[in-house]
Parts: sequence; structure tokens; C-alpha cells
Amino acid sequence: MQLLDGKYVSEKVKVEIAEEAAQFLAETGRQPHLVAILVGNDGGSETYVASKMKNCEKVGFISSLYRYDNSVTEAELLEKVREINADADVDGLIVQLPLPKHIDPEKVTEAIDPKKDVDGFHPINLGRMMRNLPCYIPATPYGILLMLQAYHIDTTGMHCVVVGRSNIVGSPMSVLMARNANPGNCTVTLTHSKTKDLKEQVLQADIIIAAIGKKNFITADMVKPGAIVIDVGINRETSTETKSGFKLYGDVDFENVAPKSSYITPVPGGVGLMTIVGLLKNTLASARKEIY
Ligand SMILES: Nc1nc(=O)c2c([nH]1)NC[C@@H]1CN(c3ccc(C(=O)N[C@@H](CCC(=O)O)C(=O)O)cc3)C=[N+]21
Repeated sequence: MQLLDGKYVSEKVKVEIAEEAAQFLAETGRQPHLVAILVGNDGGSETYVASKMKNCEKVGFISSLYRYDNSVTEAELLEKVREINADADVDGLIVQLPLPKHIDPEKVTEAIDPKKDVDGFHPINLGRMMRNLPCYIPATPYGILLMLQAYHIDTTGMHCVVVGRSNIVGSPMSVLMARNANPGNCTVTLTHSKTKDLKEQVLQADIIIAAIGKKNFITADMVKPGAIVIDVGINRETSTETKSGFKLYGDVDFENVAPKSSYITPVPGGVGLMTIVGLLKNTLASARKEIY
């Protein structure tokens, strides 16, 4: 078993990003600029957005955060998105999800200029991804591809089983793993809560991508010996053991699955850290106008 070490890989990639940002600054006199909008005070969202902002500073980007409380109206939020779209000094805009119930996340996502949609959630970017056109790849799937690349894992011909069909992870990941590329070139099965015989499906996998959002959902009896296991889960539970008062669990029963796997990502220290790298790379690509 080898650990796919998100801490190590993300730090390594961030050094490269910092060098490229410095070069961009020397050439253009400006720094890549990411804007985040955060609504409400969900503990998880606070942590992830703070981490995104901190990592921007680390690699020499500018970051701005606009905070709203839960009472913000959809109209106010859409107005802010339009204002940022029009600001030539901003390269990337993300609206942290989830949003309060009275705000339609589809409307907000579609209001973001696809050229600044560094989350890759806009239908234009998802459609372009389907057609293999230049686009922003959603940050978490992008981070997973970067992780597989960093360990020179050739996924060609593998059977990839994705568990979970969310718009932001499972669905795009299934498309990316089936593409004519490496990582990619897989035979993909996309499974979800209505899948019959889920265990039998997952047992077929050479590579498992677990994005369900349930602690310890993938157990050792579901894993073929030698499988590659990518754990996208970030299940936060209150805990007296940690300083933050929270403990993070993946979707995989790591302790029992790890000994059966060839490679496995830990939680924390795996995919979450690579998600941030994916976001930074998209923001740099936007500043350099590499996609559009
Ligand atoms: N518009 C939008 N874009 C997102 O990319 C987005 C989002 N909304 N909503 C929520 C999810 C979740 N997400 C994570 C980012 C970093 C870590 C991360 O850094 N995790 C660390 C530890 C974090 C901790 O200790 O709490 C780790 O796994 O080691 C996790 C999860 C981005 N998301």
C-alpha cells in the first residue's frame, strides 16, 4: 500500500504555481486575482474558504473575500456577481456552496462569467468539458487527476467505479476518467444511491472514487485486493480530541481498506488539499488567458 500524499503533492505543485505567478507578475505587472463569495457561517465553508484565501497569498495571488449573512437576497448576490464579472482586475470568481435555501445555486452559478468560472461549475464549462474543448475542470476532479499524475499512475484500460453522482464531483469525474487521456482511458461505472448490488459493482473496480458524503461507507469487503482508492469524503464531526473541535472523516473505512489497496488517499491530507491546487491552477490559467 502506498499513500497518495496530498500534503506532499500539493506543496510541490504550489511551488511551481508560485514560480509561474512570479513570472506572470514580471511580464504583466499584475498578480492573478481570485474572488470568493461566502454566505452564512457554515463551519466547513468557513474553513475551506479561509484555506483557499491563505493559499492564494502563499503562491503570490491576490485574494478578496465578500461575506454576506444568511439574510442576503438572491438579487443582491446576483448584483455582486455581475459587478465582479465586469471587473477587469479579477481573474476568478467562486461562490462557496452550499447557499441558503432561499437562493437558487443554479441561478448564481449561471450568472458567473464562464471566463472567470474557476470552479468549472457553469454549464458552458461542463459542456465544453464533454466536447473536449478548452475549459475549467471542476477543482476537485482536477485535483484528483493531478494526484494520479504526480504518482505516474497509468489508468489506461482500468475499470473505474465512481460512487456518487453529484454535479461537482461524481458526474464530472466519471466523464474525465472515460476520456481519451491519461489519467483517463478507463471503463467507467457511475454508481449512486439507487444502484443495485453496489458492493458487487465496487468489487469490480481497479480504481474506486468515493464521493458519497457518508463516513466509512466504503468497507474492506467492497474492495478488490490491489485497487486504487480515492477518498473524496469530507465528513466533519464534533470532537473533543482536536484543537479545532472537529474531526474529519472520509467516505472510506481507511484503517481496514488501506491494507488491501495499492494506493489510497488519506482524509485529511488527500483530495481536499488537491482541490485547492486545482482551483489555483484554474485561476492562473484564467489570468494567462489560456482557456478563453
Ligand atoms: N463553490 C465551491 N467550490 C468548492 O471547491 C467547494 C465548495 N463550493 N463547497 C464545499 C466543497 C468542499 N471543498 C474543500 C476544499 C478544501 C478542503 C481541504 O483543504 N481539506 C483539508 C483539511 C480541511 C480541514 O481540516 O477541515 C484536507 O482534506 O486535508 C476540503 C474541502 C471545496 N468545496
